[in-house]
Amino acid sequence: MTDIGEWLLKVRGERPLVHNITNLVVTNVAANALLAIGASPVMAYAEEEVADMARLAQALALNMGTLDQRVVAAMRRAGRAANDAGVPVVFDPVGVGATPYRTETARTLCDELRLAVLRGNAGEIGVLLGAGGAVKGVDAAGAAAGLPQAMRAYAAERGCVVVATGETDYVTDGKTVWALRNGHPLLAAVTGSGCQLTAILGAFVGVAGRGADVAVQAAAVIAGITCFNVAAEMAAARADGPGTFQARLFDALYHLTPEDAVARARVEVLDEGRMA
Ligand SMILES: Nc1ncnc2c1ncn2[C@@H]1O[C@H](COP(=O)(O)OP(=O)(O)OP(=O)(O)O)[C@@H](O)[C@H]1O
Ligand SMILES: Cc1ncsc1CCO
Ligand SMILES: [Mg+2]
Repeated sequence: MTDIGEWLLKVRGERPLVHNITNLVVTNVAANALLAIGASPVMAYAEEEVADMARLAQALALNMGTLDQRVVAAMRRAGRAANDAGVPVVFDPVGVGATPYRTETARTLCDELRLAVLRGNAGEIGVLLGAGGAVKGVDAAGAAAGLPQAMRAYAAERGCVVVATGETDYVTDGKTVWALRNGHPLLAAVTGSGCQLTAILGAFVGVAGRGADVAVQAAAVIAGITCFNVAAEMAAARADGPGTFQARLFDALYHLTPEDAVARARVEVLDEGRMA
């Protein structure tokens, strides 16, 4: 068994507490996805408690899907507390580029906080990094040609892992770029599959521990994406459409074995010549 299976066992063994400040659409599915894979979710938004909760957690997952002033203030406060305590912060800049408010908020949070992982769809990451790309509401509407290079430069500058998802997922730690080819088109037919993935990445970087090296966090992220997308493949094989797919996805996350994850993993290093 390689690394990927060991990360899954570590999540199941430690049951990491993941503090989520997420959006109104996905709150329930994100919590259920975390439970199904073996982690422990908590959703906490009050300014009075977010700092305490973030310090207690093994990871903080921030998602600006239905942002407003209070949510942004809570994300900032929780993020600072997590940074001070060395708790890894995962950020999902949902819909960045759709409106000036989203773009400004995402850029500000990225500048103010030390992120362990930045994860969005390819359109969002392209816009946020100024590499091009487009969004339509919260969906990707086009990826930039040079996205992997832009991601690698940003990751190197900030010392974080950057992930752009889609049919192929790109992951970089600022040195290497990986292309991950698991998943299923039904993931784009249910709301919040990316948000569920972001929450799950909280669990995987959470078990990498406080102050883990960015290369170790990248390994955790690759494992988290692969487990989620392999579960999606197994769920899709038994689903009639989006409704049963979401239910089957919880089942598949719950039953996923390290052996299945490793056997079905499609992870490759993207070499310079193929990064166009
Ligand atoms: N066409 C596809 N084929 C296979 N997997 C896909 C496809 N599209 C998306 N995925 C997978 O779906 C998940 C979500 O990725 P996506 O890029 O759709 O995120 P997102 O736009 O942020 O989602 P959402 O806004 O619904 O939360 C990832 O695990 C990704 O690998
Ligand atoms: C549909 C939608 N709108 C804001 S957040 C969200 C969930 C998917 O990102
Ligand atoms: Mg998204």
